[in-house]
Amino acid sequence: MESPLPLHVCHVNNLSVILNKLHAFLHCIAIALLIYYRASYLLQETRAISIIPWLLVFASELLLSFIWLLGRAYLWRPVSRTVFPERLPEDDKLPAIDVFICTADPEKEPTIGVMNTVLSAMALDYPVDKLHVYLSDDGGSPITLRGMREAFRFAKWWIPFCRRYRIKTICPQAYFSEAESDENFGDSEFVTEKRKIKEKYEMFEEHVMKAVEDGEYGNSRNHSTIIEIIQDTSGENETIRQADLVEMPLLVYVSREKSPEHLHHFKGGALNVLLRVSGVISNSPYILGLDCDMYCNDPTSARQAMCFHLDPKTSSSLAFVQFPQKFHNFNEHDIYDGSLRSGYRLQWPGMDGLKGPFLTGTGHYIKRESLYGNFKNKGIDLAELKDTFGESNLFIKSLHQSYEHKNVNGENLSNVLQQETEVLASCSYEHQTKWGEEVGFSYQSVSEDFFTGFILHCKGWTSTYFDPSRPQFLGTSTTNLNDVLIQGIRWASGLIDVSISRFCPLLYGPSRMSLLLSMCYGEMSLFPLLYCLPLWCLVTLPQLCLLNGIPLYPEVSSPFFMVFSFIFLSAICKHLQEVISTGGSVYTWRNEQRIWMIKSVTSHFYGSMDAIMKLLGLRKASFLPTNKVLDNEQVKRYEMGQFDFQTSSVFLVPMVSLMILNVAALVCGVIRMIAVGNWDKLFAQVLLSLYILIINFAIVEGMIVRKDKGRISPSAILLSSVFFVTFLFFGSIILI
Ligand SMILES: O=c1ccn([C@@H]2O[C@H](COP(=O)(O)OP(=O)(O)O[C@H]3O[C@H](CO)[C@@H](O)[C@H](O)[C@H]3O)[C@@H](O)[C@H]2O)c(=O)[nH]1
Ligand SMILES: [Mn+2]
Repeated sequence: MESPLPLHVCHVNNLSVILNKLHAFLHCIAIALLIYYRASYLLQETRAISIIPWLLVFASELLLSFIWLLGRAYLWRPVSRTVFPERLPEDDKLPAIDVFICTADPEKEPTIGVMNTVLSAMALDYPVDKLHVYLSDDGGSPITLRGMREAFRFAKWWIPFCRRYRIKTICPQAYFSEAESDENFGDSEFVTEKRKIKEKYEMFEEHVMKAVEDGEYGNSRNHSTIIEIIQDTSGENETIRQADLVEMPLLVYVSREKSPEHLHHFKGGALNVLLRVSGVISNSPYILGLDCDMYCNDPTSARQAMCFHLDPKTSSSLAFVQFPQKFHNFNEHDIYDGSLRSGYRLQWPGMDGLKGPFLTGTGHYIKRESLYGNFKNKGIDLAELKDTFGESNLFIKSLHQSYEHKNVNGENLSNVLQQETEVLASCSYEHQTKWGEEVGFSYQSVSEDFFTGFILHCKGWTSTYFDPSRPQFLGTSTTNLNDVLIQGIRWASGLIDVSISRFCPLLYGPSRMSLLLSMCYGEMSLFPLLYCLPLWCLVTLPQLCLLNGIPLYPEVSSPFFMVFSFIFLSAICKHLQEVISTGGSVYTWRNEQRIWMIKSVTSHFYGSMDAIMKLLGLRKASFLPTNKVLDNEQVKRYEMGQFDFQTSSVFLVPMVSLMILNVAALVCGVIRMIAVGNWDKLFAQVLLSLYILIINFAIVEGMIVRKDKGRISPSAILLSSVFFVTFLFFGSIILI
């Protein structure tokens, strides 16, 4: 029998594979020479200079080389993919999908935005009876519940409109703010209907605003469970056409019980409640995970994902299909690297060529079964199942995919089901079960997505990355320094949580997955720490030594100077080549270098410390949701590509003190070179300071030139100067 046409194909980019390997080979040789130079110096019997800064710089070089080496795994076999959704089986043979959307705070996550995400998910191009949308509200806010009811009412207009006219931008807010580009635009019936839907949308927006004004935010730390299947109780049945009285996807509001005495495990906890509650209601075999600000920007993602999930060759081991996280609100300057370019253009495609990319908390279609651990291998002993999954018989029944929800009568949950879902969403349900450990999303790390994906790969599951040209999902990116750095702390802390636990990917991974894949996981989990330590050394010690006239690098006439220069230039050029080949410019490259340095000395440093303190029991885990409300003045500065330094001194002082130190070192170094004449010994250090200053010129500008609100405040500069002097004084005594 002829085999059916494939649902997807995979392309390997051979040219870039060859280039990457060649570059890695040359760079490795240079690193080996560097190590030889440093080691042979250490073995010399007479050394002219203080050994401590020298050793620290050498250690930094080793750490940087190590993390660089781990990162080569991403470049081993990058791939891209094409799908053929038209070859999918008929609609009635498609599997059902549950959409999970999480929200936590109606103040930071505006309700109208969350509801737009809900509406966009409801409008996905998928059979309505196979689409179920769940919203988890960790804020426990009546405003959100009211917003859901309003959204449902508007969806009755929106969904038929999107389906009839094959609207691509299925998020109403985005659709109505787009320039007119509809293919149907010439059609006068369409124009009338669009106008009408727009009016309805404006009314919906007004109602939501009113709900926000009148309503209470609710108490996110202490409230009982509310689970409601949303339906239109207004009795309003007016539609444009009779034929539009269509079926609607199921829409469910879930606010799990919270109490201050219980741990809630943030987003991971919310997702596990959704897994259980949806398990007894719709129990779809696939789940689309979305953050509340990440709307569906195109109706086709579900079918695209099914091209992988339904492929008989790969389906049995495939846990999730990951789409990139893209954002609607960063501009061409992208000064904070909000687009996460290197992640979604290099790392994810790179891992896709191995056994699949990391799990990102949003924009993935995941197989429900993969989150239930290996219960199938454990047999069907009820007591054992209850130890793992908790007491609910109904939920245990739902583990078997044949389970169907017979308990939803019409649009209401039956009493039995209502009670059961409340038990499943209660604070105490997970006590003495394996939720958060062996089953569901993991609680080990605040980057629950990264760790859950890692464990799935350890268990032999695979994943796929798909990055179609039209973004399938669009979120709100952080567009001011303060939000960027706070988010950076959480990510760093979550990643370091993993690397300093017994699950450290470099130790736990290799026996469970390929070495290359463990290297990727190792790189990702360690990079905040392995960059922040060497960066802190390299932006302080060579400068301190320069101020004291002590050389740390080979003199210009030495052949080893070439080795150092080669490594420096090779790293920079490789980065530049990657940026250009993924559509960026020299500015993108500069911005990425700059934000990498800034984050390394601030958020990645604090995040790493936070993780270490959590491990020692000195701090509790926390998850500060990022702010999705945009401040007009800040947006303006962002649009102009200007840094916004309105942030805490905790972030400003390290950045500013380092700038002062580097300016001082540069000036003093140049004077010393001219006056003393030993220029070739200190040349490398002078160049290093110069490079740091050029890349971070925006900080110097913020200190001296700018007068607007986004500049660096004089008090932060004063505090930094005190820091600088203290460092210089004690540093010179201790280290030199
Ligand atoms: O206690 C909480 C905290 C957060 N969230 C939700 O989690 C999502 C992500 O939070 P956000 O503040 O937007 O964090 P980001 O840093 O933007 O999120 C990235 O990083 C997270 C891990 O730190 C992942 O879970 C996300 O998917 C990924 O987009 C949002 O929808 C929140 O509403 C909850 O449901 N409960
Ligand atoms: Mn977010």
